[in-house]
Amino acid sequence: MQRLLTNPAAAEFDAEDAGTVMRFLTAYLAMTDRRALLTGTARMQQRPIAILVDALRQLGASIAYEREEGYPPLRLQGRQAIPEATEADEMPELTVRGDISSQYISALLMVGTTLPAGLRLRLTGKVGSRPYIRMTLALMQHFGGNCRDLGTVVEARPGPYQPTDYTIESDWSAASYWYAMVALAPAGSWVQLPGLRRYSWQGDQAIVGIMEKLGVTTEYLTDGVRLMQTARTEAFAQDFTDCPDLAQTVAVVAAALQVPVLMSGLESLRIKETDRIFALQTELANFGAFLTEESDGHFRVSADNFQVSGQTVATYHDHRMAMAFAPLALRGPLTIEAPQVVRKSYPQFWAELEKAGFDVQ
Ligand SMILES: C=C(OP(=O)(O)O)C(=O)O
Repeated sequence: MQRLLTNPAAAEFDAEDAGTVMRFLTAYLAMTDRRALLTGTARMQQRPIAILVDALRQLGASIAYEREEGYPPLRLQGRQAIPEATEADEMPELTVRGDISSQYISALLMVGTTLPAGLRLRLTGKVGSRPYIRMTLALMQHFGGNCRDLGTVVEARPGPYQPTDYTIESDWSAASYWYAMVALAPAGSWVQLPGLRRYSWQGDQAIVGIMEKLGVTTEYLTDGVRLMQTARTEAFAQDFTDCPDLAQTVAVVAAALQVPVLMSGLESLRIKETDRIFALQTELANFGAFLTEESDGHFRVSADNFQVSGQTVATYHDHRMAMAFAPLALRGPLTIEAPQVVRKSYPQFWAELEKAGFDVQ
């Protein structure tokens, strides 16, 4: 994102494998008069974007699909000039599906403040990743944006953003892999992670409650957290609608500890970096574990005889596959294919593992 935003003359924008970048940049560029081609990796070209494009078109953006209808690459042809708002102008209202990706909603909200009369979104369906919408609104407000969360309706009112200081929180999604390590480590192990906040805007802080059931307790420190082992639950059900990026971490730990977990809210996993359900099912099977769909949308993790004995884990161009399976090295040697995938969200991951005492070759 930083690379693309700091290249104002560019006519082609390659978001690589970052869906967030693709969606946010589409909305951002669509609201300018720029002509640009937005593209990404082969997988990015399979990740849907029609909901966002349709909404932006209704706001006056001219966007064409370069290849397949509904998917990147996108050709942006500039936006029709919009007249200044008058007192009588009503806030435009768009109906947007909330059950595919919260990134479309965040993207629209952030540009909504730049529209003459703002923007109201009416969200339909089972809204997923709701904490990301809340985080977007909170950050917009932090930077002077005027916006409101009314549940199924979210609003961005017109007005400029203001530069202001902001300290970026440490990443609870990345922390989830350290929770996994504490869960799988020998008795008495603990880990301290700086920078994580008790009052966080991130939905993936849900890892605290989930891992409590898998034997990891969290102590909040002045700066960060200490993770320690505790007794674990025998079996539980967990809905990942608000925190889909934690699903892989939890599935792997539950399988390794042989704690049966019934997982739901996984609908969005099929359109992430890879089809994460398929990837998990395939790779867990090599360890004697299963992710089985019991009823519509409910998957049970189970394992009879979980063994780590030199398996090779394919990562499917997905950083979270690599990082979710890596903690299994605490139970035996294993090979992670294409380890450089971690560069997407946690480039120092392997170096940090070495620092913690793992033998990484
Ligand atoms: C947000 C993520 O990916 P993307 O931006 O590609 O959807 C992620 O995996 O955490």
